[in-house]
Amino acid sequence: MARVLTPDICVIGAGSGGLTVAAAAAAFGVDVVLIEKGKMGGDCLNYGCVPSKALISAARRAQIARTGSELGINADGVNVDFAQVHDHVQSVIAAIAPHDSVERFEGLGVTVIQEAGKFVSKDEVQAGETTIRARRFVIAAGSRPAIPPISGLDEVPYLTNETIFDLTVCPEHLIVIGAGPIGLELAQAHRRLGAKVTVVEAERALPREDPEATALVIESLRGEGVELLEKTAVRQLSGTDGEVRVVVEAGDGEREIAGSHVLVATGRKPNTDTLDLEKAGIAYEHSGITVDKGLRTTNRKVFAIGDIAGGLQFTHVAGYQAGLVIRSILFRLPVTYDRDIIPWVTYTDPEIAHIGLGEAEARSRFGNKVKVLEAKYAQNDRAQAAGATEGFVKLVVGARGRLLGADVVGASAGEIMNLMSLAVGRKLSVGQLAGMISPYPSLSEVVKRAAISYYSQAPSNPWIRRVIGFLAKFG
Ligand SMILES: Cc1cc2nc3c(=O)[nH]c(=O)nc-3n(C[C@H](O)[C@H](O)[C@H](O)COP(=O)(O)OP(=O)(O)OC[C@H]3O[C@@H](n4cnc5c(N)ncnc54)[C@H](O)[C@@H]3O)c2cc1C
Ligand SMILES: NC(=O)c1ccc[n+]([C@@H]2O[C@H](COP(=O)([O-])OP(=O)(O)OC[C@H]3O[C@@H](n4cnc5c(N)ncnc54)[C@H](O)[C@@H]3O)[C@@H](O)[C@H]2O)c1
Repeated sequence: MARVLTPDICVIGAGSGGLTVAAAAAAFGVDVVLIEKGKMGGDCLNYGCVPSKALISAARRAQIARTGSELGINADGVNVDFAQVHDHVQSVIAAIAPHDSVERFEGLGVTVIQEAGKFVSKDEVQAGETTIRARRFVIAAGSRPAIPPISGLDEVPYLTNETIFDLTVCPEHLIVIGAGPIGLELAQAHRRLGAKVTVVEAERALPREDPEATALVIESLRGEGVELLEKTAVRQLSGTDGEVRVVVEAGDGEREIAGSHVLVATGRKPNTDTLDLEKAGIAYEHSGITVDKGLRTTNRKVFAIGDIAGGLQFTHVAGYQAGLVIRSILFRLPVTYDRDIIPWVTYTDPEIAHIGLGEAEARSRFGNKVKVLEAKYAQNDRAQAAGATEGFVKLVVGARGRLLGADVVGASAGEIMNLMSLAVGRKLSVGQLAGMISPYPSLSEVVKRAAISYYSQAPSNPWIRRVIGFLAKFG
């Protein structure tokens, strides 16, 4: 039955960004309508972070068992039950789903509409038979896999992140197109679970990451038997279910790879095409909706956050942006999205993590005032104890010791990145990191070691030597 709702806020999309806006607004007693056309929880819960990390965890257990002999632990013959791994992945989704459910949100006082929403005017959205006329709108409609125009791809059954977690039998030979975070995380996990894996990358693997850190990840993947082809174009696909052929071309000519499954992991396409954005005067481009630094679209009543807003595509970015938009809408506070304080982690083994400015970007902005401090995992006692000595921390430091960015590659790099996020986000100095009391032995001490190296010039500094000499005179 047709109805008109007039809430304070209307949110389109119940993924990481939309759910955060809706929950926060409801907590302040604000009238919110939340529209979702698919599964509550969006990509992260159903087809992204959650299933991928659950799969990676299972794969990691297999790998630990396989490599235990390095520490004197011999597990005889690792046997992977892929159907049970599938069930584990689905059970993790099921365990988290209630938190994102319609029932929970309705319990918080949010009106949830399970329909596709689209704009019908500058201040009206239609969702099924409901018209929503809100004071403010937040578009958090996410993204989907971008499918490249490769000859034959349409005629071959291929997997994406939306279907790969449904497999109950391990692919015999998985061919992954794209060596970004999705491609490499899933390539390594499937290799560890028993698949033969080939990754084909048009440019270089993990293009956003520090090249030295990426080199360690690539070495590890290749060491485990993943075939990784960089600077290689996919020319043609053919075949049927279970038997696919991929023609690739690199500098040394063409070759054909025969596999059982293909995973397309070549980036994301924002879901801008089903929202009738033109009717609301909302500008967008190929990468997503155009927003200003406060995440407002070209229609001042409408904000856009998360994957559809065209910047970094992470769950914690959608959450951070949701917080900014709530401050702006509810409290009319000026807000500015700051890309330089956003960390990210790719959950390969070793993990690879980054925040802020990389070395090259820092030098181009601040010239020779920039210093790069480095400490290796091999210098860390906990890493030695764990037999996890591959990796390093790089701190990028500006004038007066201000931390500008960091790269971490190695065991638990993602956890170490929390410390770096606090330090960079709060604009701490390298001196404050060096003065931190770090429990011994812990991997995060490697950050402190890198920070302390800032002062390695001090003993040869004549001024410091003079002060020490002067103080020594007092006994
Ligand atoms: C395999 C994979 C692994 C990932 N791993 C990580 C990770 O480890 N860490 C991390 O931070 N990020 C990770 N990401 C990225 C993360 O999932 C996304 O950045 C995040 O989900 C974006 O949140 P969002 O709210 O913008 O969009 P989404 O979570 O995609 O939610 C958008 C929602 O909007 C709905 N929608 C779309 N159009 C409409 C419409 N017209 N009407 C109503 N509803 C609509 C969709 O159905 C969807 O539910 C991963 C992504 C993938 C694919
Ligand atoms: N751990 C995490 O936080 C995590 C994990 C997975 C995904 N994500 C998010 O999801 C986003 C999408 O991930 P993604 O890996 O799909 O995208 P991506 O854009 O990061 O990487 C895609 C890769 O595919 C390559 N490529 C594109 N077209 C190709 C072609 N025709 N042939 C061969 N290679 C091709 C690109 O050069 C690139 O290296 C990421 O950028 C990230 O924001 C995050």
